[in-house]
Amino acid sequence: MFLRPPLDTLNTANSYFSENFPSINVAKLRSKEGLVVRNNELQKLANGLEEFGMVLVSDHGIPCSLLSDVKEVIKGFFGMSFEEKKKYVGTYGYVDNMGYGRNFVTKSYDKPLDWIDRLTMKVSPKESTVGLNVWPQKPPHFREVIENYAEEARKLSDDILRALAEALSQEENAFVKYFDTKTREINVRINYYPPCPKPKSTMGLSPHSDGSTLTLLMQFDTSGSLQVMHKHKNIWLSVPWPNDALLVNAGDLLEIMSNGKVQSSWHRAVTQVELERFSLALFFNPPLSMEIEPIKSDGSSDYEYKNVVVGDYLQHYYTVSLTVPKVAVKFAMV
Ligand SMILES: O=C(O)CCC(=O)C(=O)O
Ligand SMILES: [Fe+2]
Repeated sequence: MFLRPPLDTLNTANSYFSENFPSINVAKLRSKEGLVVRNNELQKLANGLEEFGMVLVSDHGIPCSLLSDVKEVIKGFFGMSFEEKKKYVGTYGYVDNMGYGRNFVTKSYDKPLDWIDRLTMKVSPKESTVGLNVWPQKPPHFREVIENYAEEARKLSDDILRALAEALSQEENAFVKYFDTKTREINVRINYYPPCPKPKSTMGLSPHSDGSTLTLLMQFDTSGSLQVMHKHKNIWLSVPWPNDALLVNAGDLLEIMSNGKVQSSWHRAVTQVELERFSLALFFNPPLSMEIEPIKSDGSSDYEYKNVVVGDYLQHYYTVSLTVPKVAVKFAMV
């Protein structure tokens, strides 16, 4: 059920890219002093997202104590028995891809399953009728801790979108203007990859691009599982991700908003023998009813995109097969 043809191996150029993988220092990006230093970070952000569709983020200002609390409640949840997990996750009607343990299973009868256990919930909007009631009631502070983290992460994500707009010579609010405080969409997904006896024959998370604008990822326990397809070289690279850094990932909606200046990453997670790994993904999106418009910029881009309504795009994203690289975003191309 989990077996698939042997995985394509990583390219040997990996060590070169490891050393050159983009990483930005958020404190420097936020600082109003030291113009040269700040411009350098802006450039690294734009170039990193352009080449890899992701950048590592250090000095992000989210307190270590909060990150520790996040890890603790996640471990508390996944440490429970299967029956307890099912019991303590709230009920949900038919909400695709929300709740505990769901992973597009209904759409993948003919596809091998991923070696993963997942829990997905909605953080915003608070008025939403779907996804809010799936928050587990145990461990006791689970929701409070993850929501606190999401709030800090939201500020970080907004600052990164402002910085990116600036780096692309746009008005600072070119991207954040779509993110209304009350109606914006924030979803959180926690991925647990158990140790796997046959890592070469399975996949932790199948290749995909995120349907989001930005995804902010944290990981813990092990690194070395996330891989990204290099845009120009067409090879899989291991993301050299230190455990104390966060990772910003560009989703399809950012590709559309930026008119292809930034392209969403095509990424996957592999499994490891004897090692378990957790990741937490926060997906940031404008309200579903919002129409987004690609920026106009001078300088050439090989692609051109049209206006799309966020909800229409996501509906499309969830219906297309994600087995063909970057097929979903063609929906928004001219
Ligand atoms: O586990 C990871 O590092 C990646 C998770 C991911 O890509 C996702 O949840 O969309
Ligand atoms: Fe992803």
